[in-house]
Amino acid sequence: MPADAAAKGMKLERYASGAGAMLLLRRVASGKVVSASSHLLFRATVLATLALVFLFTFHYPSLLSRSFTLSSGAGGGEGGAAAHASHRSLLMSSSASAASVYGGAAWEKEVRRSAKPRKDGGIAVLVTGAAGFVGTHCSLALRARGDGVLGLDNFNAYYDPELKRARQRLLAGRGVLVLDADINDALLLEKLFDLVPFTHVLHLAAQAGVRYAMEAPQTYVASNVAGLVTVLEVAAKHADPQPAIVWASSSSVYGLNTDAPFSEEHRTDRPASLYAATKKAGEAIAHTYNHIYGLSITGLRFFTVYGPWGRPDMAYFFFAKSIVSGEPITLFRAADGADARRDFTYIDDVVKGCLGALDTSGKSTGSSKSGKKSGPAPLRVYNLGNTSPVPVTRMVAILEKLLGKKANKRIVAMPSNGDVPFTHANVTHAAHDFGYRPTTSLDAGLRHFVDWFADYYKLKLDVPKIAAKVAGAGKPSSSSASKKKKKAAAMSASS
Ligand SMILES: O=C(O)[C@H]1O[C@H](OP(=O)(O)OP(=O)(O)OC[C@H]2O[C@@H](n3ccc(=O)[nH]c3=O)[C@H](O)[C@@H]2O)[C@H](O)[C@@H](O)[C@@H]1O
Repeated sequence: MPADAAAKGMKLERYASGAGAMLLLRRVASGKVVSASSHLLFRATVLATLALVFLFTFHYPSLLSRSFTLSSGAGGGEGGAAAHASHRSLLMSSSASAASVYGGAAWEKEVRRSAKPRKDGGIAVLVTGAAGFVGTHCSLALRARGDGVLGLDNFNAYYDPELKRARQRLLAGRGVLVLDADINDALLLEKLFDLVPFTHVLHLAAQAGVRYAMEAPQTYVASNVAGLVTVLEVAAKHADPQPAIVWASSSSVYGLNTDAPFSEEHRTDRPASLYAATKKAGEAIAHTYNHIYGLSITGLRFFTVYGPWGRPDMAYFFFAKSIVSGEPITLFRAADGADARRDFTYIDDVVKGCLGALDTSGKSTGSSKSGKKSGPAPLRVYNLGNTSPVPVTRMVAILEKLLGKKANKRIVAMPSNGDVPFTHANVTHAAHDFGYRPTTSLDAGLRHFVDWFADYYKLKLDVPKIAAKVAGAGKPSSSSASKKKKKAAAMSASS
């Protein structure tokens, strides 16, 4: 054996296993006892293989449970187990499914209890992204009117997960269970549909944020494209009966459209950000699942939704934080020199729109058993905006008054990072089909936000006094101020 080959062999075998291998190594290097070494090598290989099998079994029970579920063919479907496997998300194939973590009679009872409507004719809704901003408010509103709600959320760290946990606790207090689970976990979704005949899915889980898409593009594809497909696959091919789907699209799909106000008939083929492109892709995907499988699908284009329990990644929220802490804020000015403007939409108005869309969604017409649809199912898309764009500088001025502090502003040209100069919703279709009528001005909505913000972060602001000043209601007495504060808090918790 040439010297360097022998050295390589020694090096490789040194990795095989501890002291025994060292002995073997010496023998191999000397080249004297070849047959003994192959004997030992064989034994070492068998031992190593057994150890690997043991480790695999121990660490990946979900893969074993996966093959059990596949061969049991739960939920049927025309093509049997193989076809069934094909719609499972590849994204979850290498990590544990929450289905292998959750389970047992007590857990199933909890799931059923949360999802059970409390009134005759109530609906049973699976809310994805339930610990998110819109998800929390919609879940509370559904529960308040007696519908059954089961929530899912993966509690990712895109923004403060503790805020999501606080929302989860708020929901738990109202009898809504929110499971820690990912929408790409098809096994868990299937299990949930086996337990509960959900009438509706309110699919709000998504990777949000327009500008962050330049930093983490793949997360947008994983949540907004692959995640949507996973939800629709399970709804179309596993759920029996198929639910109706209402899901969160975005005003950002209008992209470089300059016709205003934005109408559902306008072009949406020029997205300005990857975020917008994934939402636009979602609308195309919705068309496919409606066309082939007869799923009833409604997409809602939300316009810069804000309010109590909001998203800390949004400008109104982090501007408020910066104003309080004295940090500078950066305001974007559009290319034509005008301030950026947004059709800021208050959460309670959006919740009414979501519930209206659920109530008028119509039924899916397909069958996961036969794989056939009995006829065309509804496919709808609606703007949910406020219909009155406000310059971001005005939003900051309102915050300054409410917080009793001036912002340290820096005004710069809008960077080319996916932002658009303005948004403006035409809501005629939502108004016609389910009576959507936004009623909250930005002043009133931000007042509710700041009330919650001060309360949540335990800030010592004289919020009711400042809020009343902004609303032009005069100086309230301390007792009426505290009544007002309580009313605002109750409103934010029940909307
Ligand atoms: O309506 C929508 O479709 C979208 O609304 C928001 O996106 P955006 O309107 O960009 O909301 P913010 O990020 O809160 O920005 C609001 C305004 O503040 C401006 N801004 C933002 C950040 C900043 O540092 N400075 C600044 O002036 C933006 O240009 C924009 O005009 C949400 O973040 C998206 O998830 C949602 O889909």
